[in-house]
Amino acid sequence: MAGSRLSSEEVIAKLIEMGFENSSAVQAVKKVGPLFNDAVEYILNGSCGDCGGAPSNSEYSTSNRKALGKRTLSSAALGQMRQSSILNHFQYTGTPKRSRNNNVPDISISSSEILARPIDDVKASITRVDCGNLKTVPEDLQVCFREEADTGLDWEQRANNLLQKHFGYSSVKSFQKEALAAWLAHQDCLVLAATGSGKSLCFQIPALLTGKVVIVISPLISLMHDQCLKLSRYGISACFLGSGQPDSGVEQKAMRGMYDIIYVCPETVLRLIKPLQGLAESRGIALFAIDEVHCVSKWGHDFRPDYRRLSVLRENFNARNLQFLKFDIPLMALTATATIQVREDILESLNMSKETKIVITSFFRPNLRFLVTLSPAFHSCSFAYGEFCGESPHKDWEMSGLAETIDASSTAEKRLALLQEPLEEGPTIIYVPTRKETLSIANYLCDYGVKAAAYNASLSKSHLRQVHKEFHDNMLEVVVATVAFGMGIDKLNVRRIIHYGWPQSLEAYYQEAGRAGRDGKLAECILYANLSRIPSLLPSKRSEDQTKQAYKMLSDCFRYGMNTSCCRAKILVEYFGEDFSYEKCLLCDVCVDGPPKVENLKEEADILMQIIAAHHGQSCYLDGSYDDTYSDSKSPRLMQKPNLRMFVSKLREQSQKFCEKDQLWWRGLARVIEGKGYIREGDDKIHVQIKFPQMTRLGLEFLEFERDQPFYVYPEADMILSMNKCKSYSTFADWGKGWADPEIRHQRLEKRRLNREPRKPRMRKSRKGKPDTRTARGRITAKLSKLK
Ligand SMILES: Nc1ncnc2c1ncn2[C@@H]1O[C@H](COP(=O)(O)OP(=O)(O)OP(=O)(O)O)[C@@H](O)[C@H]1O
Ligand SMILES: [Mg+2]
Repeated sequence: MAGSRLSSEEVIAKLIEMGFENSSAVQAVKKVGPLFNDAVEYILNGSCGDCGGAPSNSEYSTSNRKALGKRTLSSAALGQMRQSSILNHFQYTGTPKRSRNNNVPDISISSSEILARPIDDVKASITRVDCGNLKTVPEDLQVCFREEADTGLDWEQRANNLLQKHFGYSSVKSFQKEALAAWLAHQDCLVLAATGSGKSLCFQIPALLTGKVVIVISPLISLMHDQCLKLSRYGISACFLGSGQPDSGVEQKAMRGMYDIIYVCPETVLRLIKPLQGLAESRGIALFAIDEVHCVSKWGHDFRPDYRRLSVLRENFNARNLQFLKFDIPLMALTATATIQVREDILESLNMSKETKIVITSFFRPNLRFLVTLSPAFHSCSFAYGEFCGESPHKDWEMSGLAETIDASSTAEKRLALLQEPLEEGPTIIYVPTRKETLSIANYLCDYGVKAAAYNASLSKSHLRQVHKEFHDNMLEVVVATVAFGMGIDKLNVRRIIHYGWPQSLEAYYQEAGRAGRDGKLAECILYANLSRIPSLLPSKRSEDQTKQAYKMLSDCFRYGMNTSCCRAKILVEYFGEDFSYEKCLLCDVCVDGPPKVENLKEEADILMQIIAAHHGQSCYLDGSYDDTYSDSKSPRLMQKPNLRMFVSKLREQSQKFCEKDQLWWRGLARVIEGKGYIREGDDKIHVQIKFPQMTRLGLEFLEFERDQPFYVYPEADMILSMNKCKSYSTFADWGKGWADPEIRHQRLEKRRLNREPRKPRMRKSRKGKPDTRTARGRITAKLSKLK
């Protein structure tokens, strides 16, 4: 629309089509000439005496709903409309039956007003007529199309027209087409596609095509807010219901069919089953879309028990129960992060039909550059300011050149070319594990003059809306957030995602990383993690099974961080069960910097495994013969579950040669050996890092048959960190580490004996005179006394 040459009459006609009064349209064109956008702005700015604006939610009551131009609005509403400005109509081409308002980034309109913008009675009645027609159309015509002008076009052309009209895109993507075709055939559908691929359109287009309402179940207020904000900009009436909705009247309006798309949290949809059945009868429900559907699964990263109860949708909205329905209302479930196990769980727990269509595309995001790096203490690091302010850590990228957008099928040359592109300017999201950190880091950045804001669920709703809006309006450089600002957020130019601290799973990590580079241009996803510490689970209510699963997911994430030799994108994509068709992404730190030098760690691997085998009384040899080099009559063979730390202390005690390599290094090696299948976790519990190692048969075979074979290994991140002596031990940890070193321990004990050095006062003892095993030092002492 914008930019096309129209005559004065055509502009006036279009304005009238949009619902503006004839006199306003004529006056506007007289004033600004045959310029459609300027004329709209002129009217919306209230420049022509009596011209009306688009409706505002808060001011717009059902009693004064009239055709747009005839509406009388309060001055406050008019003020808001003035703010709506010309951008509202950039993509608008208008239809005679509908009043649409493309709201734009607009600081003065409050979010709730933007979000809750009902359609008017006129449209609702037209819609009802349309839906009435549904009953008279031939059986095989599966939907009733809203736009009469589209008669004669096939559904794909209609969908493309709508896409062009509302969103400015030329055509639906092939996976969107597949999902829409399934919906048209009344089939349930599970859509698995990468973050930012455009899953939302799969359920938004049905609302535009049919005039029926689409109900979207969504897990996060921030996500519902985000989508409504966007839709209002594209002139589509949408609202969200649930605890985040500040206007109590919106729910009633929604149940009367006054919005095309209703976003709702699962708790609320379960409460609204009856009113929704009413809505299905009056205006019609085209589809139930369950967005971020991995939340259904206990095996997913963000399980929500209420999502599981959504099976009631299938039970309550089928043609058997509701006489007025010809077909069951289809379910469309969508996610970018579901492992194969999660997918099966989704289909089963939502009671989706046996004929559910599964639409799947690659999870690969070729323009995202993944990096993992050691996190320094935030407040003492010099990296923070520069990097968070948008300076790339890779200065040589900052050459001029035009960034290009690419998709999952892009060639290696195209992906390599991305490396030559400068990292464009754009906002950053920093994800931190705790709410407290969102505030402290946001404050820290603000002190440096960075426009930063905190986002976490404990902050006031109005603050969150404000942050969200400022983020979309490019008024913030950095949002420091918890997972509350994760899934689904769609802003095209986010250039950098920083995880400051370990994410809880690769699913969560990939979801959050997926906020970056949604415009297809190069973006960075950096994980700053303390590589010397094993991450721990954040507190949450979990069953025993869920705890196991949570540890498993955290462990996978830890291994991803420790990896130094495999393309990061490959690890991520394969985690979701996809065969990564490219060998490398060519962008991640591993691809760019290359793996570290491979080392032959045969000697170290052997001694570790022999000590483990000896402790468990396992023969190192398959014929049952026993080499007791590393067994020790005083060793705690009878002790339950000796842990890795003890094995390492023991081997360092026995050989000076291995002393320079500390626990951190051996921990890394143990993980590598576990990865080869030579040792396994001997505990019932799942640990993030192997803790109570036991030999496997394969390991015993390795010891016996591959004695002369080298054992080439890429040192993992913690091993490299250890060898670089770049440790972040506290003084206490140093002291403790000293105790683990037999030489230091001996010297200390000797010194104490000779000098009668009094015991350190902080060394607590339990009442019975035994070491206090609640403290690390006490536990070490207890272990030592057992070893003696
Ligand atoms: N057919 C299309 N042509 C061009 N752009 C499109 C098309 N469909 C969607 N997009 C754009 O892709 C972007 C991402 O869309 P959307 O938010 O639906 O992604 P998503 O798949 O839901 O991602 P996430 O998993 O992160 O929620 C949006 O800005 C959207 O406008
Ligand atoms: Mg989405």
